[in-house]
Amino acid sequence: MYFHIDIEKTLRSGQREFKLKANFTSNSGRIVIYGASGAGKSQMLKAVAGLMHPDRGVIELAGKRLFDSVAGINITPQKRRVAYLFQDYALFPHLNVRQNIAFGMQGGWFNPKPTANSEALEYWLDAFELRAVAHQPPSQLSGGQRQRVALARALIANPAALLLDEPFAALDPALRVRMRAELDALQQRLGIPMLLITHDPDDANTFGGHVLTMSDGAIIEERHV
Ligand SMILES: Nc1ncnc2c1ncn2[C@@H]1O[C@H](COP(=O)(O)OP(=O)(O)OP(=O)(O)O)[C@@H](O)[C@H]1O
Repeated sequence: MYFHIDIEKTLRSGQREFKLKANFTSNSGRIVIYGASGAGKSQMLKAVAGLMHPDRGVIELAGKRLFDSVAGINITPQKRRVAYLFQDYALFPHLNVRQNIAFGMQGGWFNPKPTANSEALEYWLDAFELRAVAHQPPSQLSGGQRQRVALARALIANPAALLLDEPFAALDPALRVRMRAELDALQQRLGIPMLLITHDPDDANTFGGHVLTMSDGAIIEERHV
């Protein structure tokens, strides 16, 4: 079993209350959570990453309990070994491609050297065809290159799962089609479980796998594409 999630969380802001009450189990290596804006997708992803603590429930990944409110288990985000790819990729603007990717390998506060190198770093530079732009900062990259740098930075840490928040939203339509295919191939090659959230039905239909539809904080439909 890759994922088992059964969580509840109430978010309050003034008079407004949002209840997340989500429950699913999946054996699929690729899971898509699809739903309109405000459905609760990001909160769900944050709970898996350890960035949001549910009020109640259980989160299990590949047989490992990451969160269990009854047993008092709450593994820190750093120890969960899940990589989070943010919607805007969150690259460091003052670091070049090489440094941005190297950042994924190390803890601590110091920036990697502009000439950082390691076997893993060289591997990802080649795998994502980023060697030619390795010395450039994110501002001098195309949208697809930026996404590949973010993916390389996430994957170099050898995560147990990859969480993707609207990974294609910032791309133009042609590039979106290409990057969907690249992610598809990457998932097949690495076999790493991916959990992707989107409000685009095309993402759900093309990336496929186990597609869960979310509405108003709950999973209301499941299908396999
Ligand atoms: N800190 C908070 N306090 C109160 N309500 C919150 C908080 N964070 C999020 N919410 C509410 O929770 C609901 C779900 O938000 P979430 O970001 O998970 O939606 P989403 O499905 O990811 O939407 P989008 O596709 O627009 O990113 C929204 O109604 C939002 O207003």
